[in-house]
Amino acid sequence: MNVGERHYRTIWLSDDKRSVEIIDQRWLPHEFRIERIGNVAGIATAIRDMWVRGAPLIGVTAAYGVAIQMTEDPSDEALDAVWETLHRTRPTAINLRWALDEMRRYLKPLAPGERAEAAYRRAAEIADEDVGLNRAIGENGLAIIKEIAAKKKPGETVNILTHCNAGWLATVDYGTATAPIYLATEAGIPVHVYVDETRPRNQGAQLTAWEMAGHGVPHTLIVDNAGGHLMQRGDIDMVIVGTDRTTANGDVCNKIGTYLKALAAADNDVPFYVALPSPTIDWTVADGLAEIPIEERSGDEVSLVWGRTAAGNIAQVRVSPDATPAANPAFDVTPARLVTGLITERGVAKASRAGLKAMFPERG
Ligand SMILES: CSC[C@H]1O[C@H](OP(=O)(O)O)[C@H](O)[C@@H]1O
Repeated sequence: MNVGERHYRTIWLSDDKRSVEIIDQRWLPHEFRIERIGNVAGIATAIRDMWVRGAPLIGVTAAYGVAIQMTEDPSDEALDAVWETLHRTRPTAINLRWALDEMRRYLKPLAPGERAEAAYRRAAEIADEDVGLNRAIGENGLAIIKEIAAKKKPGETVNILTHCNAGWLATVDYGTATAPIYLATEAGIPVHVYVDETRPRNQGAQLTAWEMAGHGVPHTLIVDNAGGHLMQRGDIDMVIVGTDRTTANGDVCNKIGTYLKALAAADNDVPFYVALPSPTIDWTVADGLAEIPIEERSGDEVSLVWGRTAAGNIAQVRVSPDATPAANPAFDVTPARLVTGLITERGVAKASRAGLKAMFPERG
């Protein structure tokens, strides 16, 4: 079975051609729920409440949200309004703004009567482009895994640590950080993945572990704080993560906890790679720490945890005292100096302005 056959596309146009269907990821791995969304408010809720999540998928979902809006009202005012409504759902992933900007650029010159059909066409193109970008990232990351495997004894396992979910569930298919892992598995290279649970929303425990199992990739779930210890013991050969926004200087904004993994990797000479498609690069920002807005989510996500009870019901339990306030910054910024390389669809770039400009000479 090739990689694509082991996954699902995470978003697709419904039969009525006026709505989209998505996998509501909040219920995974316990339930596989598909939701149909046919209005902008529903798209906004799905992004804000993380029914769908992951920078590329957020962007594609927003693109379809614009198409749904154009079906309802193709006016300039409606085009601007849907841009505003969806842009404010989540502030950090640059793919959201990139997709909304691209849709408005594409639709503005068209007569209102032409916009709905054009919007669905462009949204589908962006979705298909994402799959192609991620497949290419997979090929470029596979080369790195092969290099690491070649330095080990024949047949010895390559141990990879990943944080959060930058898998096919975070994109339209293949994923970014997981794409090289899937292709390495397909190529018969023995890989094993340490999956950070990734508190507080547990994208690793709920989503990445589910993806790994579904693809037959050997993996071990670990608490977020175990990664440094495993690196000290020499149990990790490489770290590969995704990103929600990478700056023109190579600073990497990603799920909270990524920075700590990068520090531990640097301290233990473990290569730390970031996989990203070029729409995740924010060429307008240089200093990630100073300029990237970090989403602050509800403290309830820290204090309350979803899971499945012994009786098989999905429930939420409180892990802290009722009166204890909780802070919940959803992302952090890893300085470029801690990044070994940026695995893009064009190749592995050095995490620097010069490195990204060399990879994308038309930008930068
Ligand atoms: C390939 S982007 C994946 C990226 O998005 C995740 O954030 P969230 O689950 O809050 O949308 C996380 O930062 C992943 O690395």
